[in-house]
Amino acid sequence: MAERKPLIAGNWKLNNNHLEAIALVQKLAFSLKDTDFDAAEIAVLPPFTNLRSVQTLVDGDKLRIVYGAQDVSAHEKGAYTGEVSGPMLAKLGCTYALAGHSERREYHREDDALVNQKVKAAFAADLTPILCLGEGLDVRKAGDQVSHTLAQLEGALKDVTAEQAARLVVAYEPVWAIGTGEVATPDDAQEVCGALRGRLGELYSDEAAGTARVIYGGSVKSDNIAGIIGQEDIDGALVGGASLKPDEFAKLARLGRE
Ligand SMILES: O=C[C@H](O)COP(=O)(O)O
Repeated sequence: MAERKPLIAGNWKLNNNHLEAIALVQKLAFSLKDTDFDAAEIAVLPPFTNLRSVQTLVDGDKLRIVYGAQDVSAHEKGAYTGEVSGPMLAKLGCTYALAGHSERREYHREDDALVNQKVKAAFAADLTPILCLGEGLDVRKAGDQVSHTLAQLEGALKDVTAEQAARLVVAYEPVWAIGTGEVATPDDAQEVCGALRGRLGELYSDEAAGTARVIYGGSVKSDNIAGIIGQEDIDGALVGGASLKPDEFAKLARLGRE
């Protein structure tokens, strides 16, 4: 089995202007001072308007965190008002771009076909997409969470190559767990994350499935991350609310080991 470095990614969502972003990253850098950066990769995903400020801070202070965007356009350039392209994000030093977050799917009607275009646009710009998927409460209650998320995975990976799949991050985020305080049990999270990795193996190769990272998101906090990250097929967390609190996010970055 390949060694996979855990990823702890903080999705700030629609929070913080660029001045607040600078303050938050500075506080986070302080909170992270005793952190083993070899144990986990630590990423922040601020709003687009903050990326240049975060880049300046990360480069200037040689911070050992990486950053990315919460979305990426399916288009590279042209008459697409309001869009931000993969090459623009790459030029700002982004490592990651989310694709298909459930809030984009719900409030902006993004479907698997569009998410697929965004995943490919991210790869084309040498960004690593964090492909978000997960079931709503009705699907969970019906017991269809595995088939639902596998269908989302296949739809989002159409025409994605094995080489690209090996670099992918898949974030399993059950919608009912996002922002609710109702974290999935480690077993429930592992059930879906294991199935996702298994399907990557079927679609591509054991090698690709062994290097792709599958992470969990939904009400992750420092007091529940250890159980989640202890699962065989879970390689980290996509964190929302807790990523806005520097001390708490730093504890998460240490994988709750203190
Ligand atoms: O992208 C992050 C997720 O939506 C999780 O958000 P949360 O940690 O606030 O539940």
